[in-house]
Amino acid sequence: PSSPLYPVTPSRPPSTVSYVERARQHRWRCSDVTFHCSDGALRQQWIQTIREQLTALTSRPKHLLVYINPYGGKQQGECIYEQKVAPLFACASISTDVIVTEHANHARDHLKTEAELKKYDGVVCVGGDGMFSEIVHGLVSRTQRDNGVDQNSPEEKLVPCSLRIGIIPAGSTDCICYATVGINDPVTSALHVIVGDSQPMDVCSVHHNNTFLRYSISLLGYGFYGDVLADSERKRWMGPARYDFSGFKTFLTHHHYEGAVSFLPATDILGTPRDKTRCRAGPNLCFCSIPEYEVGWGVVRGKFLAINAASMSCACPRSPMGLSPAAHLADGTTDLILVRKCSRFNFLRHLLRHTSKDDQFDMTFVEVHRVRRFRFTPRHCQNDSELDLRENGKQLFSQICRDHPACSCSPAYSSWNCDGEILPHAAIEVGVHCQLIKLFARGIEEQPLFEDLANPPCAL
Ligand SMILES: Nc1ncnc2c1ncn2[C@@H]1O[C@H](COP(=O)(O)OP(=O)(O)OP(=O)(O)O)[C@@H](O)[C@H]1O
Repeated sequence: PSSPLYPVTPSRPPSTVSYVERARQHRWRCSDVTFHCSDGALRQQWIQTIREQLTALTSRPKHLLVYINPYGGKQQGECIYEQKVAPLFACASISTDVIVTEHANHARDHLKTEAELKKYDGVVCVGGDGMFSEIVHGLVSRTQRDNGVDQNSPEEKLVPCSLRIGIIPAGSTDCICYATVGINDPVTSALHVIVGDSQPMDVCSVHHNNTFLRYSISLLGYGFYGDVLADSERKRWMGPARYDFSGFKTFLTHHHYEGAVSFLPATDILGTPRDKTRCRAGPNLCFCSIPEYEVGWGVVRGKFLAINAASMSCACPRSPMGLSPAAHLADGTTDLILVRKCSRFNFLRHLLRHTSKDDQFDMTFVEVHRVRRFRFTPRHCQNDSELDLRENGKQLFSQICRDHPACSCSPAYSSWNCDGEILPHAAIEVGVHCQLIKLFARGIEEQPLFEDLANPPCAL
């Protein structure tokens, strides 16, 4: 307020209360309100009461373990944390132990083995989706080990992680942050940590022949998205432009892959991928249901341009609706999107729909299923011979085809793109683990008509 509540007495310093204020496009900001009070005892009483009220909020973290990737995105991780986040944590009386990573998988391995997790109320990563994936792998693996759960068994029920994860976006794409907060803004994310938000999230486990490969949180893609990633990895020297280049090249090569996809459908109670509703903050369809009855496995065989499993919408600034607009963050399912072999023109129509509001599944060559588990077996991979083929170098021919857009012969295998990492096997088994992790987030909030009335401010 421009005028003080009480006359200012020079011997009585003003008191400032910081609070969260909503700004446009899901952004949160920290604002201050200053009180002046001539009565010292009354002032002290106010301060004490506010402190007590805040301490009583048990959902708010008090001690955090922070990992910073100094090389993520534009290499601004340390600077973003020091300038934008650390002052807010200090203001909210949150103490931190900060580790600046020295190499890839540093955070994952530290969490898996050394980190004294009992000391903390949460883990925060400053970086992009790759860094978040490291934290998830470290935390999930540690939790299973501590509870004696064997990660190599695809049927094993995994134990949920008790610590929440905060993401301070400092990467190149920040898809997970965008999907769980609505924007990739470090201050907004820091404020979600401070107020102690909690957003559960599903995690997919990926196995090959009873061997654990990786966890996936957002997208598993074979065919188009696998080929784009594999090609872009070979062109790291091009910088971020490599994704556009490899995307265009992969589109021109137009390779299809033969195989069988078998899947365990989720029951209708969970909605369908073609619903008009979106996963949003507050009460919605995003809950873990226990299937009332087992539905049988379905099988689809054929030639596919792309096989995608989206465990969240995968919305990002480039694709505001995402790969599966109605996917939920925490309902124990993934949306399996099968794009059958079609003309280049039709595939382009399908890809362009990711950037518009039109139904991207309303095409004869696209089918989509909401599933709890699925398996993929490439046609030429009977009894695991695919690995041997690779190792024997017999894929040289495939590689030559892959690198030449004009070649009309498709290689036998693509690669799985698992949240931006290439998997070493084409034949995989995937299971969704409902609400295995929790984030310091609350999902994307609907923008209310009368913001102030709908969302009262919240003190730091
Ligand atoms: N100190 C480090 N040196 C090299 N690589 C690191 C280091 N710390 C983490 N990494 C690795 O860097 C990779 C990329 O990091 P990160 O996800 O933070 O940024 P990005 O790739 O630019 O963003 P995005 O994943 O959102 O596209 C991660 O897979 C992580 O394992």
